[in-house]
Amino acid sequence: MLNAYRLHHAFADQTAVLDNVSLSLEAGEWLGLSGHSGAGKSTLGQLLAGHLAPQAGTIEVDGEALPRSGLQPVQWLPQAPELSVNPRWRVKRILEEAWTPPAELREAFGIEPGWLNRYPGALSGGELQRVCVLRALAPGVRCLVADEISSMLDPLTQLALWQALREVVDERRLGVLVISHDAALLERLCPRQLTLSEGRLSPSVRHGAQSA
Ligand SMILES: Nc1ncnc2c1ncn2[C@@H]1O[C@H](COP(=O)(O)OP(=O)(O)OP(=O)(O)O)[C@@H](O)[C@H]1O
Repeated sequence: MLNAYRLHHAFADQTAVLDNVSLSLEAGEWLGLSGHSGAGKSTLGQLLAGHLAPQAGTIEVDGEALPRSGLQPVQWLPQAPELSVNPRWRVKRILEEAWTPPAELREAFGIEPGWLNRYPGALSGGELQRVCVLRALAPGVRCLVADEISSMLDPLTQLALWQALREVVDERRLGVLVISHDAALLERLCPRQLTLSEGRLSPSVRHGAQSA
């Protein structure tokens, strides 16, 4: 479904962060991505979601290039949700930017009605993260890049977020690229895992499980 082919990306005056990187993500697949800090995981996530343009290579979803405008079929969910919202919009407008999530999903993601009239600065990081994750699930979205989305949550809230997300993802057969430094989390969520190192992707070496 999502196919990235021979991506290359280097920031000015630096060696390539991504060097000839190819990746595919199937409908309904949970794919893990790890790699040391600065390896280029977020850069790859932003390329896949159309936030950055690759200097070489192609990205297609269901055989089509990413659209230049309108709803992006690949949604990048960054670790810091406050960077992806307009601080002058109230939470209701942020949540309903691309669609109106039904009440049962708001409940499943633990979004309280009392938050809707607030500005994002009046929510905790974890609360705003849940708003941003649900916002990204608009009809027409095919893949998510979940970039360290649960690292600021307590363990119970983290579990509830992944459970709520899994229900929607499995029902709609979305593809999810989970970027994390948390090996246990990746092991729990992702049957297949990749590691990014020195600009290259390779299957992760996993302990107690067969690498995919
Ligand atoms: N806009 C930019 N301009 C210049 N260099 C950048 C820019 N964005 C990222 N980099 C550099 O590119 C490299 C990869 O960054 P990236 O954020 O993709 O790494 P990461 O693997 O996601 O790291 P982490 O695990 O710490 O989040 C880093 O060395 C970073 O400093």
